[in-house]
Amino acid sequence: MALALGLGSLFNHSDSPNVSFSIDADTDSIRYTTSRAVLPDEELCIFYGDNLWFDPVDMKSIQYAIEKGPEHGWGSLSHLRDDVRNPTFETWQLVEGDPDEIIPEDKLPFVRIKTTPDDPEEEELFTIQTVEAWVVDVPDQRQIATMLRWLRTSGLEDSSVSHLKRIRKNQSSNISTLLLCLTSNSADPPALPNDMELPAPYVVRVPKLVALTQASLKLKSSLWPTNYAPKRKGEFEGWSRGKVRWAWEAMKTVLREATSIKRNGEHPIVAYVPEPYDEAIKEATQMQKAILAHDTRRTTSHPLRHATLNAIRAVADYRAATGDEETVPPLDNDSPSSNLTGVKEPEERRNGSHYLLTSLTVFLSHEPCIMCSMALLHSRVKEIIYITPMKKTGGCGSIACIPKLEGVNHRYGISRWKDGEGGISMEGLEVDEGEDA
Ligand SMILES: C[S@@+](CC[C@H](N)C(=O)[O-])C[C@H]1O[C@@H](n2cnc3c(N)ncnc32)[C@H](O)[C@@H]1O
Repeated sequence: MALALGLGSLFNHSDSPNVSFSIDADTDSIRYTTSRAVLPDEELCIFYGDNLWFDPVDMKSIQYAIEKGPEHGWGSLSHLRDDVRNPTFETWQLVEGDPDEIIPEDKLPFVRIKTTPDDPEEEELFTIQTVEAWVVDVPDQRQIATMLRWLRTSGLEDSSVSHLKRIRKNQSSNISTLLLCLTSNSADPPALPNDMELPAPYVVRVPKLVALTQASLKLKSSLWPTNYAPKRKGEFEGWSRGKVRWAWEAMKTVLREATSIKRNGEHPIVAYVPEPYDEAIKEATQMQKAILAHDTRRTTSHPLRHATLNAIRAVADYRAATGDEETVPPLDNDSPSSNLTGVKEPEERRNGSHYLLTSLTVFLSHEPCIMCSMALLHSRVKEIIYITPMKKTGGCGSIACIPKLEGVNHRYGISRWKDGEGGISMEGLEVDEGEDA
């Protein structure tokens, strides 16, 4: 163990230090450097590490995730790697000013990744996706109402054709054609009511998806009359300046923690769940503590101790400890976090998994791997923001995009921090290319 003597022993600890230090092996000394502008009368503090032996006076209420690495910091300066720089942050123009002002999308410090499945708008008739459907010609207009009534009780109606109109009118012959069902729902021609004199059903190709633009509506309706559902404008929720500042502070915590654990030889991979920015969400989620977790695979020799899983586990522990057994409904039904099926989930309500991260934002040093991306989905996270994309292993946009998969019953927002914005950069966060976070 090494102890700092002399002036070095005068520094108190802060979790947002203004002095960083490194060991100079040549002169056998510790070099202290201010890491940002210091105001007159401002106390100079260093970061001791996260295994403190006293109750710090300026520490925010951050709860550290369960398993910590070996002790590091003040009491064990001998562990410190002197090649790891403490991150420094200048002031940032973007976060100065009216906290309620909404920041234009292109000025935000992160890029949002769309998680609704791609639904390419076909411009050419031959690229329209089609499926086969059973239809029947109804020669007499008076039979239509009866047939529509019959359809309702026939068991043929289901949501697979809800993007299509039921009837196609043939202008020249005055014969209407009624859509019965997709051939995927009934391989054989559906049986029609006995008392109606109708020809045999036959198969036509109909559009597989709703029309998202006028151009597509025209093309699709030439096959079969299709419904029109223009894309919602302003798909993404607006971010205020105050919220951007909150995100910046969260990312600074992520980087400081990454630096701190890297000194111990751990992967610099961090997951952080700060207290929510909005008071209403704070109250609804009952998160009165921030949760900070990091990767502990090396120190625990446990391959599943990824930062995200550690954070989720810490949230579960926190909820269990605070006796929070109430379910938390999603606050924003229009956000990507909403349950897409709109159906209550009794099973999840019982095991509580759906509300672990409901309405919460998770800040990550790295794009999570597929396992962690799935765990985030299962925990109903509202959104994640990460700094470093993981080209070979990332499950949120790189090798896969888990919340974008067809059939998942929850989607969460994904944003990638623009490298360097507000001093938050990938520098120092490097891990092996094939490593999963
Ligand atoms: C090396 S001394 C730091 C200087 C010491 N405060 C002094 O005046 O000499 C380390 C001790 O300072 C106290 N200390 C340092 N940072 C603190 C903080 N943020 N909150 C409360 N106590 C702190 C703890 O008692 C710790 O054991």
